[in-house]
Amino acid sequence: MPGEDTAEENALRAELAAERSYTDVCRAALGTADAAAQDRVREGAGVLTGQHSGEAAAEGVAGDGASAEALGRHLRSRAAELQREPDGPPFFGRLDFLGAGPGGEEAGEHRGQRYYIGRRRVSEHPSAPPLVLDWRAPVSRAFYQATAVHPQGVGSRRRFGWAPEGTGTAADLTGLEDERLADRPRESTGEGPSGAADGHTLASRIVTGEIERPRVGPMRDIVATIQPEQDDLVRSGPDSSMCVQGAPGTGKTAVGLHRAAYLLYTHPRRIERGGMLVVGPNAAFLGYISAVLPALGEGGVRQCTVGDLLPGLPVRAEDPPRVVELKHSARMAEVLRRALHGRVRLPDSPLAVPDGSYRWRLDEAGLRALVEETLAQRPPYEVGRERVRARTAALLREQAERRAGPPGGAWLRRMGRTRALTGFLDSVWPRTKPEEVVAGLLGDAGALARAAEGLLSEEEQRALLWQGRRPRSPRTAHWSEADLLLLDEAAGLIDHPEESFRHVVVDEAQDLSPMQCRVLARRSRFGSLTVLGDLAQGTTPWAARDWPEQLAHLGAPEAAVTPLTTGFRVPSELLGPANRLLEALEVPVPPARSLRTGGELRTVRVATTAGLARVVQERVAAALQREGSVGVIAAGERTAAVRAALEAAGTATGAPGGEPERVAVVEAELAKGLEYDHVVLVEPAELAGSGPLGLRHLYVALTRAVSRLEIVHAAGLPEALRG
Ligand SMILES: Nc1ncnc2c1ncn2[C@@H]1O[C@H](COP(=O)(O)OP(=O)(O)OP(=O)(O)O)[C@@H](O)[C@H]1O
Repeated sequence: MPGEDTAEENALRAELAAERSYTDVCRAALGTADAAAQDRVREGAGVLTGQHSGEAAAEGVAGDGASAEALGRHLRSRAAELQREPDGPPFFGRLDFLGAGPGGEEAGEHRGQRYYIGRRRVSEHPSAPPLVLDWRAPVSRAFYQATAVHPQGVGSRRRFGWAPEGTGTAADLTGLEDERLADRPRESTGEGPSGAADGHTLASRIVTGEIERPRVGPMRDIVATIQPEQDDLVRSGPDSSMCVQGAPGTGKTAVGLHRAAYLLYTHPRRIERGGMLVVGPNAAFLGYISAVLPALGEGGVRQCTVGDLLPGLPVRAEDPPRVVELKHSARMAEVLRRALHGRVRLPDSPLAVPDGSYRWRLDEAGLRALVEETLAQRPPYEVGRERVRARTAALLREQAERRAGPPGGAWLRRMGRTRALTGFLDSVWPRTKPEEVVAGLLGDAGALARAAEGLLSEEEQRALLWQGRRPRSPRTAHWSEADLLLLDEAAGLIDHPEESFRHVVVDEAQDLSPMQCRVLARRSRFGSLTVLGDLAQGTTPWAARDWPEQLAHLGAPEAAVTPLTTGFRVPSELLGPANRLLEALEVPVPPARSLRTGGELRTVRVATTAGLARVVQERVAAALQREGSVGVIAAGERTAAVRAALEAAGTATGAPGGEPERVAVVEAELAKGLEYDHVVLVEPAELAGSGPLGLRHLYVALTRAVSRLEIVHAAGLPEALRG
């Protein structure tokens, strides 16, 4: 009854009412801004088609057709983005800086100010003071970092609770929570917000609620609840590369994506969207994360696998596993380099270059020295060729100078292009293509032996050589998937790739082979990397054993490695088996710990293997009675039977990664990076027994559950899961 409300409740109600009004103001401003953007597009389009300003505009006010077209494209894509941007709460936090008085001096220019913080800036018009600040603006940092010990001039921090399925209208604002940072006794409150003793327990209901919110569909952004150690990583500068070694569920992927959004906002000129690349392990994973950047207002960032960057030749051959491994090894890069540079022939005769009626002569020794010196510099092959051309022309110039004084630049250019000089180049430093280099190696035992001496054993060389499928010409070769890596490497040795990114975020980086790392290193030569991974989750035959070596392959040997150990996914009750298994994996990473409790772990014994699918189906049916997503994880060969049993019982199932179905059946190999509220892990012995990497797959599978993990088995349980 209203009459019985306490003063505190009344005050809260009044605050909520005020914040709802502010929500209305922000939404109105957002509506105006969007309408204005649409208008600009219409006007821009009108200008471009000549509708608005007559003849002159037919040419385009932007000067020429090409830039007018670019302007039009820009305007259209901006408007499309605004339209795409999902409705959502206009803000999630508020900072009240201290005024005059104790602590106020720390607030600096923000003294006495109040700021709302949201996913994007909101203002009535571009030059009006913002109603809401972008979470990436410098002052927003205090929202994530201020603590009672270091309040940074913040008097109080407010967090807002919004209806999860709402669209961010005033009615969707359901709660708020204040933390007073200034008037707490500083000695007694420890580091973390809300008086957490070690920064790893959360007293904020809103933060806890957000972290524990059931997961359905694709990954969400975490802007409202980024933790201080994550924020440090998100906001580190664009110039240096960094590596995050994080236990499962510690937010590596989230950090990487938010960092991408942060860099695009903070350094828009340096890192345009086209200059940002996000690399993930497979299509399912990319589907799962694809909505995060657009939700943060950053559409149009390329998100792909390493394979997507490779030459687009059809794959028509398959290599045995040993050969695949060999082709992924770093040694192949050196073999290819030698093969390529092995094409260079030292000059064995003098060169005569006709110049009108005169002939210049260059002696063999001078030419030889020049080619040898260039080779020793190990330049990209094409660069080397041009260097030899320029230096040969320079020798001609020296002669001309002695004879008739300094010749002009035009003469020098002409001499550099004479048929005689180009013919000389073609004989000592012939042009070549990646296909020619790789085919010349895999199709010729002698050439391979020369390039591989001391690097590959005879037996390895035999394994690499094409047997029976030797093509007539490189163009008709049947390439395997791993050959595409060799082709890309060869292309990179010939010339720097055209495609180049200013920043590359690499997720699950522990799984990349040296040759895959080099694909990324070549494309980020002038940029920096955010490398995310977990050595314990390495499940490829070439998975990294330590970070320094992997970072060297990625071209970022100087990157600092920062660990994240606080998990936001797996509750502590479910971490036991995973951490026991971790010990058996023998990787140099600390065990995960969790910020969350309340997990449920259950083991279900089935009498016979034949009965597994039916029990799984029952467990899934039970899981569906509760909120959230369900992931059934099994060895690849078992998934078909499980899926069939579920479908037979009328349960629709999806493939992993952001599909609309609530139940996904996931092969263990594809489970990496994904998460489900309820995981049914089927016959773990089959995962554990699937080769030397089996235990790693099991580790990944065990760490996918947000709330509940059920282990269904007929065979004996692997050691770590017993007891
Ligand atoms: N600060 C946070 N606030 C709320 N949720 C968070 C936060 N950090 C991470 N999460 C959530 O925790 C879950 C795990 O995060 P994420 O997938 O980024 O971890 P990861 O380290 O990449 O895991 P894995 O190693 O298994 O791939 C996600 O649902 C993510 O949204």
